[in-house]
Amino acid sequence: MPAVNKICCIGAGYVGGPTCAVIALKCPHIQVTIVDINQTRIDAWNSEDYKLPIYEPGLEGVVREARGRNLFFSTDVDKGIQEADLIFVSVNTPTKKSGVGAGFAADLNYVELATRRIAAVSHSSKIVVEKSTVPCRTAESMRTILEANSPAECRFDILSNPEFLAEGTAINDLFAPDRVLVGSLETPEGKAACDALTEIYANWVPRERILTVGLWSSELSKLAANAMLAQRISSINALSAICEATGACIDEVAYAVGKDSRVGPSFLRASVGFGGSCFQKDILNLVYLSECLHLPEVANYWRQVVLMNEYQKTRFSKKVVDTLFNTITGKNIAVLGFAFKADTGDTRESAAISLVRDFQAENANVNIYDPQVVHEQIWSDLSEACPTIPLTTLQKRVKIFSSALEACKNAEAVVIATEWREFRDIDWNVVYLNMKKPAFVFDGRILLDADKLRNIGFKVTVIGRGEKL
Ligand SMILES: NC(=O)c1ccc[n+]([C@@H]2O[C@H](COP(=O)([O-])OP(=O)(O)OC[C@H]3O[C@@H](n4cnc5c(N)ncnc54)[C@H](O)[C@@H]3O)[C@@H](O)[C@H]2O)c1
Ligand SMILES: O=c1ccn([C@@H]2O[C@H](COP(=O)(O)OP(=O)(O)O[C@H]3O[C@H](CO)[C@@H](O)[C@H](O)[C@H]3O)[C@@H](O)[C@H]2O)c(=O)[nH]1
Repeated sequence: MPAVNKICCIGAGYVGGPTCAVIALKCPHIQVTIVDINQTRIDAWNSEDYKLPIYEPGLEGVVREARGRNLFFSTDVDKGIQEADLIFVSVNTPTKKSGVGAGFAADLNYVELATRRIAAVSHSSKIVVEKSTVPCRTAESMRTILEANSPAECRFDILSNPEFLAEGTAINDLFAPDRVLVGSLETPEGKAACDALTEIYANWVPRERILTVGLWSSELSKLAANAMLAQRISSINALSAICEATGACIDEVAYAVGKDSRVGPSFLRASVGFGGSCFQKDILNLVYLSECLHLPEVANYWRQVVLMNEYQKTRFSKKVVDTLFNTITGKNIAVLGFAFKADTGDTRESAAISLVRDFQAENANVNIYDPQVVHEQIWSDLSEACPTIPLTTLQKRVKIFSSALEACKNAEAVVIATEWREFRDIDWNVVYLNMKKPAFVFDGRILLDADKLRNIGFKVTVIGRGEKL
């Protein structure tokens, strides 16, 4: 297999953009072109003032160094495909909204369209790499489509190379990954393709961290990794409910449990519920796969992780209502944070959306502040979450502010929905002075110094801690 000189990445989203920008940075000898059908997104990647389409610490520096040198963004998908020796398919794979498997199965339409495009326009052989998270054996469907639709002189070798970056830490994760996983067929051609991709990563990733496995194991490992991470959060969140009922403290329990080296301390932070575009989608995908394989007990096991997450979100919003004397109708609730986690502007499946939807069902007024999420995104998320409320009504009941202090003014309660550090550092004395009394704080992220707030006069409820009103 000759060395790879030109890479094309189909999909300039949260994964394709940062991943291939880092490949370009670390491999100046390779030309990397990231293509997308979304003109607005590509324009943003190319913008002169580096107003990139996604917020990710460190990303701008990477793009500044590589763009125009060996990193290019374009909507010319066909040209990108034709020129490349290796193509990453990094398109979205959302949960299906209708048809067979609706609500569970991954919608593979974008993967299929991208694959068909590769087959339709290619004039030479290529390595095609599944970067998107896909159900087990998707590579086989891709190979069938490519072989059935391309000229005889073109050969396609399919690899699976799932991405494990987390939003907010994507650049660090890409610079120093725990592991890079490459799945290939056991054939000589499959192994040669695997070697070619390994050589690219070996430009900056230590070889012992580049794991090579079979295609199907690689595809399944991605779903398994996310399912097991989410399972830890649901486990700790289930325990947080017991803590609240007994007076135990979930951060102490997590600390004690995590000190066992067999368990480890990561991903044991109780919260108002996990969000993000991946965990729920990928577990539902695993549930669907298990059902299709006639493994209902396995499906139910994983489904419970998502159900526990739903329970945690509902339990939290109910706690707000219960604590505010069983009604929040007409009351002002400040929601601090709208992103699904700190250090990202991404709101997909954010717990904040569920909270605001629940508060709307109780006819409360909601004041939202998030340092990164753009206002149009908030309106679009809330319109989708509250389909029975017209946008004009929603905009009377929900206000978006440009600072936490403003959002908290005249509020009866403040809810911490995202763990942005700046919420810890705001002047809580000023917040208290400007709020209605009694002034309530609900910390859904175990972020604030609860004792300090209580000394100021707040009534504080922290997820996973027994009541100390
Ligand atoms: N977001 C994450 O943190 C993350 C991490 C690991 C893996 N993943 C997986 O990576 C994949 C991509 O996720 P994402 O968050 O980057 O999605 P995204 O929605 O941000 O980006 C996908 C992009 O693909 C483009 N696209 C779709 N079809 C296309 C086509 N035929 N031709 C050209 N462009 C096309 C879309 O316009 C979009 O810009 C998903 O399978 C996801 O599960 C995501
Ligand atoms: O102890 C924890 C850790 C995380 N979370 C929440 O879990 C969600 C997901 O967080 P995180 O995993 O850090 O972010 P993602 O960007 O969704 O990354 C996950 O999903 C990606 C997409 O598949 C994978 O590549 C990553 O490895 C995997 O961590 C967020 O709402 C977090 O607030 C908790 O509530 N408690």
